[in-house]
Amino acid sequence: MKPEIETNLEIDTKMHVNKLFTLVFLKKNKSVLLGLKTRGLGKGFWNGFGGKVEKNETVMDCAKRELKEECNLEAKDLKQIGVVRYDLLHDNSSDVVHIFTCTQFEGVEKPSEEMNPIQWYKFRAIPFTQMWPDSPHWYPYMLDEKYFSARITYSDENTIKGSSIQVYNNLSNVLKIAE
Ligand SMILES: Nc1nc2c([nH]c(=O)n2[C@H]2C[C@H](O)[C@@H](COP(=O)(O)OP(=O)(O)OP(=O)(O)O)O2)c(=O)[nH]1
Repeated sequence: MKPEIETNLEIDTKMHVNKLFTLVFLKKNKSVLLGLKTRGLGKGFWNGFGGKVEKNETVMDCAKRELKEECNLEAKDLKQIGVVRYDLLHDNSSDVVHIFTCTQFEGVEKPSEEMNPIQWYKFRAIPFTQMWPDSPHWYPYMLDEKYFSARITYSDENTIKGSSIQVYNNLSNVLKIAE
């Protein structure tokens, strides 16, 4: 199964994948835990928890580590659900973000230097106006636990030039976009 959900990508760039990132979404009672980023990339936006994959670290290890660092929780059932590839025309580079969901976790949630405050948001009340502009394109699949890949082209830091999203019935096809 490979239905194309949304395509509006004007250019098919073959840009070098620059950096690998992770992003984790904890779920409870039809709500998702988000944090307000206090610094760096995405400062002032609500987001899941994650960061750069370090040398000699798997994306899964990175997802666990960043979750613990940023909200003090330990993931028990991380599920890799999607990949978002960002083609950044203004930077002539691509970032790839591996998306995880998690429903079992341990510890006491706590804000961190990088994510403060943190807050549970109902699925129907996600604060999209205070998030990366591409979030509404793919959050519905992540919230619905659908395997997906998304390719988003930005022409500058705030402007989406095109997007393409596909859903799958397993993970292996999802990962091809990250190659
Ligand atoms: N690179 C990139 N990351 C994005 C985008 N949208 C988005 O949600 N993210 C996520 C992925 C990561 O979880 C996070 C960026 O990672 P980061 O810069 O905070 O990485 P880090 O924690 O390792 O950084 P540091 O501040 O500790 O040095 O934002 C995007 O357009 N580009």
